[in-house]
Amino acid sequence: MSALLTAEDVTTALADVKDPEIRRPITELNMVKSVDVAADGRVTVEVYLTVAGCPLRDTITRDVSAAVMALDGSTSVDVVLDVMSAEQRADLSRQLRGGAPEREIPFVKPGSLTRVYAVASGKGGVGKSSVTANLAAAMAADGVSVGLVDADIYGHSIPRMFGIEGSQPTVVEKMIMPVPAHGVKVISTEMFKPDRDTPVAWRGPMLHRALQQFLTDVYWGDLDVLLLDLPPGTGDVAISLAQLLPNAEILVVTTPQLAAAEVAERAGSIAIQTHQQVAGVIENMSYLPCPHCGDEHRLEVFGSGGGQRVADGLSRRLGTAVPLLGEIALDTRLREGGDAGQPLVLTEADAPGAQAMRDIARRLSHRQRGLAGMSLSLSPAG
Ligand SMILES: Nc1ncnc2c1ncn2[C@@H]1O[C@H](COP(=O)(O)OP(=O)(O)OP(=O)(O)O)[C@@H](O)[C@H]1O
Repeated sequence: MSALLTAEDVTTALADVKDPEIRRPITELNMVKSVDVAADGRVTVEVYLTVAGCPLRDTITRDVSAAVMALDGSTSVDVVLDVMSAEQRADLSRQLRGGAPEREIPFVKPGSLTRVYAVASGKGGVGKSSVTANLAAAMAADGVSVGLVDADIYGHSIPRMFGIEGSQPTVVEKMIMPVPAHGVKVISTEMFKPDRDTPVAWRGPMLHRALQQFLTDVYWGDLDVLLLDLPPGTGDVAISLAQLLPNAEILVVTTPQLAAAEVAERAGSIAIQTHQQVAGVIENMSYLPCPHCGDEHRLEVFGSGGGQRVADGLSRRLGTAVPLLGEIALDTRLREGGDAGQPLVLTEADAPGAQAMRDIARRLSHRQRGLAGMSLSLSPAG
């Protein structure tokens, strides 16, 4: 019965529509400008976009329309888009920061419950970015709130692996909204280059600033897990990261090859200098499941034992047990999925490599976060 539908009913329904980037109800973010319900059930909703040319305007229009059309009594819906004023954006930015001052890293604040993992490798090309992307997608599919920083400044491949190449984040009053993809909030250096083909030639201080900006100026919201894809080797980024996020735990990705393992062990042992913890080692490209007999018969294309060797070596050097978290099979579908923006854990969840990554993702997201670098707010007993 159209006569019964009121503007309040519509506003209540709009409380279920979330801004796709900020992931909070549009009503709470003061994005609903007006609601009008005509006697014949025609509904007009005016919505404020945070910025003109918002890349997700179609998604917002669709979600608002769907919420209104699901109501008894609505006969049609017209979504009219407007853009917030500078003052409204400043209010929103203040609201999102929850009153916290600018330039603060939320993940190092005492009481932060976000587990931070920096994914490192010794050599390039061992699949560090592929593994990071799949771990993030697997966590998100499990309902974990996950953010991903592509800090691989020179070889940023995360946007391609998530199908968001060329996407630009929305910026609201100096606050950067991560780009959502497969349920993961993604920020990459690629998004800040003037054009995609320009190589990034940033040196130490620039890199440090970029990383700092990803941590202070991006609106991450409440994250369970933050993953950072580091460049290969032990470089400026790893050192900067340790300064900015001393509580980040390191994940080392290597291949079974012993030569790669030596380099990976060196990359992991940076944790000794930076007083960070190593959460574990992941061996990628471990084996090729035999095309004839399946996963039981493993062809060891790149040798064997590298991952365990790195885990044992780091355990010795650090004096704490560093586990081998899993062995990921070679799978051409992993590469194809990476090129097509579709992580293997989502498209072929039962493939041996996908299963291994889903297990590792579960293990990492359910772990208690490490205490390294965390203020325990304790004072010594008298
Ligand atoms: N388990 C796997 N099976 C098949 N192909 C894989 C596997 N892991 C990674 N690859 C492929 O290997 C190549 C290198 O992977 P990726 O870019 O993830 O490595 P990386 O260590 O992040 O490299 P870099 O840090 O040098 O950019 C990619 O083409 C990727 O699709």
